[in-house]
Parts: sequence; C-alpha cells; structure tokens
Amino acid sequence: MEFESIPGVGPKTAERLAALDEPERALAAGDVAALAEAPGVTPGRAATIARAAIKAEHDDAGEFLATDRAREIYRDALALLQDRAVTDYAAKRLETLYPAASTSRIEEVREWATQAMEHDPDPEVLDALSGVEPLESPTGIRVRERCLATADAERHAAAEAAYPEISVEIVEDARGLADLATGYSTVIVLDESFAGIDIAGDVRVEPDALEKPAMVVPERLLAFFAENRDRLRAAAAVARAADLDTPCDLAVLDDALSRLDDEGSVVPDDELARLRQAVDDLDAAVSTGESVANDRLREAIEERDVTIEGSDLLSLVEQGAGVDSLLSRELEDEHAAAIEAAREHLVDALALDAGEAEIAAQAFPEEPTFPVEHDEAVVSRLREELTAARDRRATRLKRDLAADLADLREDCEELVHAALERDVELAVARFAREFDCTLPELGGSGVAIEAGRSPLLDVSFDAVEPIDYGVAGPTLLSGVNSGGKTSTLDLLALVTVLAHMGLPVPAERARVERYDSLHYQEKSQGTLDAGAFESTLREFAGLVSGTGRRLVLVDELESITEPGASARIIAGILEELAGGETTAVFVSHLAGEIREAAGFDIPVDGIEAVGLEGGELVVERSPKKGVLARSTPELIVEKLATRDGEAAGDVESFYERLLEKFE
Ligand SMILES: Nc1ncnc2c1ncn2[C@@H]1O[C@H](COP(=O)(O)OP(=O)(O)OP(=O)(O)O)[C@@H](O)[C@H]1O
Repeated sequence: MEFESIPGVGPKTAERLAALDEPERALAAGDVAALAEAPGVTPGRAATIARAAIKAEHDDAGEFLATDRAREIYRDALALLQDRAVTDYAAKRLETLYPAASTSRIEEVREWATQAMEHDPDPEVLDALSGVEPLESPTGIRVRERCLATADAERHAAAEAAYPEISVEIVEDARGLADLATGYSTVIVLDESFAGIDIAGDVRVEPDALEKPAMVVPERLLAFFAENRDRLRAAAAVARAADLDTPCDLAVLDDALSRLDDEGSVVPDDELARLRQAVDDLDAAVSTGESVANDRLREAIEERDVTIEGSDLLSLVEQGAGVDSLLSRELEDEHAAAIEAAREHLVDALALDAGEAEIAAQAFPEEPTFPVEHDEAVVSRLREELTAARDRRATRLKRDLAADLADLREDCEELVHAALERDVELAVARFAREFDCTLPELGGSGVAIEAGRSPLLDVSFDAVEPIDYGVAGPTLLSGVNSGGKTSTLDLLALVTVLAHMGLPVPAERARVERYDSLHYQEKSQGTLDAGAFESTLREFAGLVSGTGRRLVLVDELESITEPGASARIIAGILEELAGGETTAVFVSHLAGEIREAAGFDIPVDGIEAVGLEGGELVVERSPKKGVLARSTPELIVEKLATRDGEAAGDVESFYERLLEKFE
C-alpha cells in the first residue's frame, strides 16, 4: 500500500508506518494502538490516520459535516461514546467512527455495531478493563554475560540488528573463541564451521541462533512479560468474565506469569531455591559443623577418665606424639562420631543431594584432631559445585520459561487486542442502553423520528420528553419561546450524524435519508454587521448552488438582520432549496411572514403550548405538522382576553382588540 496516498500522510509518516509489523492490517482494522507504535505517531494522530485510511478505502472523499455546528454535534456524539469507554485505547479507537457519505462504510460499522450492542456491560468486565493497555516492548535491556560470535561480516550485521541486547563479536579462529570464552560465561557461535572445536567454558555452536531469540536472549521475553504482566492479567480477567473468543490458553498464561517476578527474573523453583540457599549458607554451616563436632568431642573428653600406662605414656612422649595420637588411641570412636555429626549437620543444614553430600563428607578430615577443623580446599570445591549447579538451574529455568512465553507471545497480543476491542464495543453497547437507542433505518426521503430523546439537552436524560417528528423537503419550524425548537434541530442533527456513523440513535424508531452532508447553522448571537451579514449570505449562496443530498438545519436566521428583510431572505433561500434533494428545516419566529413572502406554499410545523401552568408554559414538545404555532405573547393575550367569570370591562376589550391583531 502507498501510505502517502492517505490524505494527510507525508513521506516521513509513511516511512514510520512502513516500519510497523503489519501496517496494512492496522490501517484497515483502525487499530489505533498498533499505528501508535510507529515512532512519533501519537494515539490521536493514529486515530486521524486510521480515519483517513478508512475514508480512502471507501472512496469517501466528501466532508459530511459541512458547518461548525454540525462538527460540534459530531464531537458531542463522540464524547458521549468516549465517556463510556474504559481504556484510552477505546476512546481513541472510537475516533475512527465518523459520519460517512459512503454506504459501504456505514454498512460496515452497522454490522459491527449490531453485534456490539448485544454485549452485556458486566461490571466485572468493565472493572477488569481498567487494567488493560496495549502491550509495550521494554527497551534498554543489556545482557553482559553472554555474547554472539561469528567470522562472517554479514552475519555479524544481521546478528547486531536482531539482538541489540548483547554483544556480537567477530572471531577468526579457535583461539579467538577461547579468548571470548574467558570474558563471557556463554558464547553462542553462529558459524557451523566451529562445530566440534573443544574449548573450555560454555561455548555453543548454534547456526540457527538468529531465529531463536528465546534461547539467545531469554531476558527479552522475560522483560516483556514482566513489564506487561498486569495488563496481561487484566486482559485475561476480561477474557474470562466476558467469555472472549481468544486463542490464548489462559491457564498456561497464568502459570507462566506466576513463574516471573516484577523485575523479569524467574521465580525460583524448590531446587533453585535450595541451591541458592546452600551457596549462601555454606560458610555458616561449615563453621556450625565444626562447633557441633568440637562440642561433642569436648563433652566426650570431659566425661572420660583416660588411664594410660606409664610405659605407654613414655613411648608416646619419646615418639614426640601429641595429644592427637592419644585421641586416636583412646577416643577413636568418639572422634569418628563427632566428625560424622559435623558431616550430617552440613548435609542437613544445606539440604545437599547425594553427589554434593559425598564432597561434603570430605570437608571434615578423618584424622583425629582437636579441635576439629574443616578442609578449606574441599569446602571451596563444594562451593564451586553448588554455584555451578545454581547457575545452571537458573539458566535452565530462564530458558524454559522464555520458551513457554515465546509460544504465548502472539496469542497475548491477540488477547489484549480482543479485550481492548471489547471495550470499544461495550462503549457502544452502553451508549445504546443508557440512551434507549435503536439502529435506524437508512433510506427514503427526509428524517422521521419516533420517541426520540436527545442526550444533549441540559436536563437529565430521565427528564427528556420524547419527540416524534418527521420532515422532508424545505420546512419552517415555528414554536413558542423555549418550546424546544433548537433542541429539535439538535435531535435531528444528532440522529442523522449517528445514523451516518453506522451507530444506534436515541429513539424508539428512526428512519434517516442517506445524505451526503449535514449543514447545521446555529442561531447567531444578535444582528450581524454589514460584513458578517454579507459573508453569511455568501455561505447560503454556496449552499443553494451546491449539489448532493443534504440535510440543512438553520436556527433563527432572522436574527442576523431586521425582521422584514430576514423574512424575505429566508423565503428566497427556501424557494431555491425547494424541489431539489434537500431536506431543510428552518426554525423561525417569522414563519407567517416568510410564508407570505415565499412564492410557494412552504410547509410549516409548530411546537405548541397547550396551556399555562403557574406562569409556565406547558409545551407539547413534538412539532405538529402543518401548524403555525402561536407565539408566547399571543398565548398570554389570549389568556387575558378569555378570562372566565369576569365582566368584560374596558381593559378586557383592549385584550380582545389586541388578540384580533394576531389573527
Ligand atoms: N424534549 C424535551 N424534554 C425536556 N426538556 C426539553 C425538551 N426540549 C427542550 N427542553 C427544555 O426547554 C429548554 C429550551 O429549549 P430550546 O432552547 O430548544 O427552545 P427554543 O424553542 O429553541 O427556544 P427559543 O425560543 O429561545 O429559541 C431546554 O433548555 C430544555 O431545558
């Protein structure tokens, strides 16, 4: 794919995208997390790129949202969805949903949304989702005790690229290799030609080492899993609670993660723990062994009356023999028992196995001495033996765990991806549930909403009164002050935007024409000066001369200038829009005047007050078709003119005459 063909992607970003593992898949799937892995691409930028790629794929060049207010409605809709996403990923991913002018894109999202709405936003799932994030690859790992070696320059370069964590050395011959073996505890040789060379130390010839990262740098996998452990556990919890379909064997993952500590080290098994302990405790155990032997021997000596014939004593003295000979002659058994006790102590205290115990046995020499002393050379040998066994065990555990984790690596990516995608779906499911949404029908002419309730109102959603409204072609919407005219336009816009995003809309039923664009002009704040008025007229000139199926919503355009001129201008715009493919709803207090000024019979709908209660208007929020709603002042005059039970005086007849003016 030519990444630069995506609008907004320059050569630099294209290069960064190309460096990703599977950029095409990530773009097609709107995988914001994967795209954001490209250096210098923030999640927000990734969402923009993904959206542009989707648009390009669906040949969706047009801009559906044609005005600021239309864009604002989209942003509000998006915010309502994003508020229901748990993860940052889902919030960004939701930004790839946009109101499309392309049927294929709308259909694609509708299919996805239909399934998404079926998911249950189980609190357990939502709770687990809070710990899920895209997986991260730790950087800066450095392994110093191991190196790779090769005689081939090309292989050297490949190895350096594949294993930035360890040194890659050039070796010419066996001597060079032997030198390396003295500097590193393990040397992994990449060249087959070195096979069979006998060199002291841990030197292995592994020609396929470039394909075996788990063997060469198990630390990489261990660090990856240690770094992502909490996310993986959270994703596994989501998978369990939501019964996600994932290839990852969660029990195997649990087990593998439990074998890893926070620093990326392997949690020792019993054997490694024993060996570590034995190395650490060796000196102390040897000296305690000595004490045990000496205590026993001292006790034995103290308890013993040694009788010795004078001639024997003489001969011992003449031979220059010390007390040791006496010990050996008189206390042989006791000495042997004391040595045995020392050995036993050493074996027990360090939990030595049979092989190690054999060495340990020699740590206390059989020759009778007092006090008993250990043989340092033997203890050193035992230390070396235990240390080597400990390191071998640790390396084996590391490799075994890395091998198990390597098998899980890809499945884990899928697991986390599935959990994050579920969050995106749940945001839509929650939106649909909380605002009583339904998937709208797309097609026909105009917009028809049954029991629509806008979540954008300034009252709590429970207090929003449902609205029925259907409109096609150019229409004037009249209504009492604060009757809900603007809110009706907002609802029409919101339903239309959501429908074109492929998402459910907050209504019991809705049908929306497939529009190419939405033009929503909000009420201007007061009369415009000449310049601003001119530019507004230019905008409308562009609108009437434009093509395509459009929904045009305009709120109180009359406020841009004086009422008489406004009515003529609005009538003129509506005339131009009539007869085409445009659905236009113009909210106006001048509906009567506009109708008079127009050269055709403009339909007028009205939001009516059904009465006054305690000084407050009681409003029927659903616009009535073909009704020019009376204004609030008219209602009040009428109320004053028709007060029951009061004799008509001068004042009342004034009200009656005023009322006649409204007819
Ligand atoms: N469907 C509804 N359910 C409950 N409250 C509503 C509804 N529609 C409107 N309202 C309330 O009425 C208020 C006024 O609504 P809105 O601004 O849409 O009226 P308007 O007819 O455009 O007013 P104006 O005549 O000032 O332009 C809203 O702020 C909201 O509190």
